[in-house]
Amino acid sequence: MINQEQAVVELRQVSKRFGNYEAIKDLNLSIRRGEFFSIVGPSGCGKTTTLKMIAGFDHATEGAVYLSGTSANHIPPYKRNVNTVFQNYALFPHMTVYDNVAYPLKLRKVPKNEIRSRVIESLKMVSMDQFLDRSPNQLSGGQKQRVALARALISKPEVLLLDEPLSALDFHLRQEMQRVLKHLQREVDITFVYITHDQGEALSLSDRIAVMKNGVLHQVGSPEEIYEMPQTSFVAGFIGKSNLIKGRMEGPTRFVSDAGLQAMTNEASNLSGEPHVYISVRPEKLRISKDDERYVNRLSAVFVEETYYGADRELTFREAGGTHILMKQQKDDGNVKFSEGESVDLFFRPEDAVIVKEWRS
Ligand SMILES: Nc1ncnc2c1ncn2[C@@H]1O[C@H](COP(=O)(O)OP(=O)(O)OP(=O)(O)O)[C@@H](O)[C@H]1O
Repeated sequence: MINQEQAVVELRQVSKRFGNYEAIKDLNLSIRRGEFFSIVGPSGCGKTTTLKMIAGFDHATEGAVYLSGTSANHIPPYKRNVNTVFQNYALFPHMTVYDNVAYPLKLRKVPKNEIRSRVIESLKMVSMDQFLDRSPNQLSGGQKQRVALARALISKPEVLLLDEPLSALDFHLRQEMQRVLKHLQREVDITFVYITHDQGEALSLSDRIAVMKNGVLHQVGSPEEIYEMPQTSFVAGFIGKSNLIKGRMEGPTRFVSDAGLQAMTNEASNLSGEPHVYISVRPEKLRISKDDERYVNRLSAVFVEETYYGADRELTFREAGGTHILMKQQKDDGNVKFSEGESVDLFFRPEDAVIVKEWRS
């Protein structure tokens, strides 16, 4: 259960430099007890560095990491109530599944009987209690990751850090392990801080998501907030697909694009001083027919191509400013076919035109 009050992990004004290179810039994050929190962003944006500072394997150049309200800057990794699961499992190859999972408890000199019951309980949670005597090289990738999870959870940490734990798995196994992780997190009620560069994975697993680029935090919010109300052009383009049209605001809800498109938008009172903004319109929000009177915005474009994805198809158009516009059409929307170069009017509602800041970082 998520406790809204207490931050179990907090980063306050954290910067991290490697020589002259600033890998993390003034990062503020507050992770709530019991939540599934993901950090997502492209390669090199600082995800692993952030995780290492929470684990204590690396230190902030400026600012501080707090664990349950206490500054952790001088607490070594083994004294933090935090465990990490890595992408490459990091199981001991010469030990059985049982001994791998028992290892953290043996180190703490827990009585043998208790070790046995806790190892079996832990392996049951990940459906691996049938494999006690196997060695890691007799397991599949997904099974190894389950054992690594059981080992990380056996000492009941307050926070489990997961660094791209599923990235070595194929598509189907990855989906299965996503379900395992989500159920497991609810069952054990431990805060998960999950790193991924896969935005779809972050959307489907998380209670909240932090989106980073080049060491800068762009937005934190629930999956719905991040997808429906992206705050920067980067977030709009990185999380899901989006049509970004550049222009300026000429009033609180009136947008004019560089190519002259006029559109009514949602409210964006805090962006009135920006020299340029974008509107972000998701591909599934565009319509070809104007039957519904709420679709007051018209975007004239020419048809470029169609891509078939089974359950739906994606139509690509080009608007007057040269920007490619994607439209996602469900199978039941009617199979209107266009020919290349044909002029088409696309329609969207004001609430589907989300104003976002241009943010270069
Ligand atoms: N020990 C180091 N010395 C110098 N630069 C480093 C060091 N560790 C990380 N960096 C740099 O800091 C930046 C952030 O690295 P980090 O590993 O946190 O990124 P990431 O978001 O986890 O990337 P990926 O998804 O590729 O793992 C990168 O530009 C990286 O090259």
